[in-house]
Amino acid sequence: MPRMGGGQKSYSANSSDYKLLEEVGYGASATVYRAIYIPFNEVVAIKCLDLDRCNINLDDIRREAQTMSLIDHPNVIKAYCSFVVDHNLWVVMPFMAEGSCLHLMKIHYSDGFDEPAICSILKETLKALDYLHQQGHIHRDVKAGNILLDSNGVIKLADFGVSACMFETGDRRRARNTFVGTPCWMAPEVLQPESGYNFKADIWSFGITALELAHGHAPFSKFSPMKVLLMTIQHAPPGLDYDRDKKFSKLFKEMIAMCLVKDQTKRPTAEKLLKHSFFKNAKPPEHSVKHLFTDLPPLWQRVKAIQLKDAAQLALKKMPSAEQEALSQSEYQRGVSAWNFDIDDLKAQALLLRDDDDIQEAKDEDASNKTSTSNKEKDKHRSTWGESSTGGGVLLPLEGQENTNQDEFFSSDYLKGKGKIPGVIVEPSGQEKPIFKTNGISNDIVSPVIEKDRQAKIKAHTIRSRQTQSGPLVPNAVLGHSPPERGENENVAASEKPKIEVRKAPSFSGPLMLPNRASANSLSAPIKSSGGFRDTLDEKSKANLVQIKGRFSVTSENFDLVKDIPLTSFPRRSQGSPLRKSASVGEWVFEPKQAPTNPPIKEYGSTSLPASAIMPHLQNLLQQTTLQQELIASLLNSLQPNEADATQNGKLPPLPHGSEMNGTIAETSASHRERLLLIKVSELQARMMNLTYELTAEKLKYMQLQQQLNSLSNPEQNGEPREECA
Ligand SMILES: Nc1ncnc2c1ncn2[C@@H]1O[C@H](COP(=O)(O)OP(=O)(O)OP(=O)(O)O)[C@@H](O)[C@H]1O
Repeated sequence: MPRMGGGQKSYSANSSDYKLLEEVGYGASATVYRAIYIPFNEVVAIKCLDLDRCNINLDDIRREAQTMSLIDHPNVIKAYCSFVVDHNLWVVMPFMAEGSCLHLMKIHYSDGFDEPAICSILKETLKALDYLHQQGHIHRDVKAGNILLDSNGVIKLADFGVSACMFETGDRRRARNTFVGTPCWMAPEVLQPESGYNFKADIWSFGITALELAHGHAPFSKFSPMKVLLMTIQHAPPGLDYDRDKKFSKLFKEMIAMCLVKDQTKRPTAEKLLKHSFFKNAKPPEHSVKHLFTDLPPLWQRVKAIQLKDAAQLALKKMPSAEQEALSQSEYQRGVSAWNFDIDDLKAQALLLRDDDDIQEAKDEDASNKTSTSNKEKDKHRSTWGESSTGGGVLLPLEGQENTNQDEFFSSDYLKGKGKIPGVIVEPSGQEKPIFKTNGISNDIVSPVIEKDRQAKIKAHTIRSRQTQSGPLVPNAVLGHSPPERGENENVAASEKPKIEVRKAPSFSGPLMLPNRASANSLSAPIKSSGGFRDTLDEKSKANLVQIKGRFSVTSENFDLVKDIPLTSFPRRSQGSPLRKSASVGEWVFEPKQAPTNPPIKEYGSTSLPASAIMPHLQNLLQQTTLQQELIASLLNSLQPNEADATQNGKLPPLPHGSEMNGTIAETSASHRERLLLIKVSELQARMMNLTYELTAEKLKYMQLQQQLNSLSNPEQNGEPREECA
């Protein structure tokens, strides 16, 4: 059955009436083609959604098609009609010859547009938002990729894949509890299901879009979606920097700051924002925007170029990174395209980001989740709507057009929640089946299949979280450029903070990049980059662990130096104390082992330096060794007198007079003294062992040096061939 399109035209639902031409766009859930509608010989755009591949249900699609067919505003894309062809949904709409702002930025304006162009684009977008909000819709996916341009400069807001009606239960503009959107553009309240959100979420996304158009990318866009979620909640809102973004006007900066306020109640409405002075001087888009694409090739060629560029970039990357990207993309698709956005699940995933080892595992899990969801959705589509029976496709029963008309839709019945509402599938039994998972406390309605799937995922994440240690997700340093939180914006829900702190503790998540200082000051094994507590002390050092005090850890290895350390690895400055000042922190650290910093002695032999240069050095070493030998000998000699002195100097308790004591006291005192003496003896023994070791090491060195000296002064004895005279 034909549909009424723009004006009085009607468009058929027969796919053979359309001739698909080039691909002009692709998103998370769809591919868009330029096409000819043969009966009128008119160029149109057809958005093809692969129902099998996409993690979306038919009700979502019905919602988008319904919204698109009901709307009537010059700045909002309208659907002429939509129908199912095989396993695809086709949505026919006007063709916007210059594509999206995102495409333009990708192909030619990687640093963003000029301010006059941005001003016009934003003003037109804001008009669209104002209209949608007035009509009771929240767009929920405002971004540069959804702002389309025509060659005459007309600007339209597109993609109602995630849009929602605010009248669902009759409360006009009531706060919603679903979690939908695109991470970088998502308002903080959308990420906190307990708070609910309303049309002001679009104003936040609008502010992010303004930044996107100004810089060529959205803030935080280089981070994984999961990280972006947490950054949006935990950090100050992004904005234009007053110094760095000098090329932009103060008014523009102010307007963005008004949108990006964390407290949704303090954000202006679209209507109010339109009155902001920034938009007062906006030029008509046909004057300020057309120059952006005058010299560019046709849209489809640009899209091809972007695809090739993306593919080349991906191929250039190392495989693990490419895998990461694929994973990130699939996470993004899962997160954005799915209506059931589970914040706990996402946070759990974010916590696991992202040890390389986990990537394949997570990818597999993701793939299997997607497959099962896709199959479930497929079944759902079939059971609810039936298969396409004709080659020409089946017309979707658009509620707005068949079950009710627009007036009816916005009539008091809908406002009171009595009418059929988007988000509800009417079962054959006549029962209304909710299709959204609402995360609100009072109205949690979760499909058992989804809930089971979610539980399984959480379980899997819990298991993985025990195996994985990751660092803090959002190192402060990353956001060092962020302006300080504006006072009025400091409204992260109090309940959020404890949650975040609690998360850190059980995961042992230390900084991903531990400060060098930590590893320099520790006696433990080198700290790996992914290291948390477990990695800091490897199994060997843990086994030897005696004590940890602050930054000092003493391992039993300290006491086994003589046994364990090969002589060649003994430090040259062994005569010094093993305690040294740490350069990085100015505190003393104990350094039992030290890698030799000088080349081994063998290397001196192979050097081409003349003997005269080496001789003084060797002689000096020899002298040092002799001195050390003498020193050690005198220390050894002094050990016995020291012990005697210790008793006399009162370091040990004096022996009590036997006549003054009864037997028990004398016994206790004697054993106490005995213990102290034993301690003293073992201390002296340890010192002696160390000194003996040093002596041995020095002797060896001395011998090697002597050998070296001999070979240098008398090469013949070393068996080196004598040079024959000619
Ligand atoms: N009517 C149109 N005319 C020309 N190009 C279009 C049209 N509609 C969409 N496109 C292009 O196709 C791209 C993808 O379209 P759309 O955003 O609807 O897909 P999607 O899968 O819903 O994307 P996402 O969910 O990632 O936002 C757009 O970014 C735009 O470049």
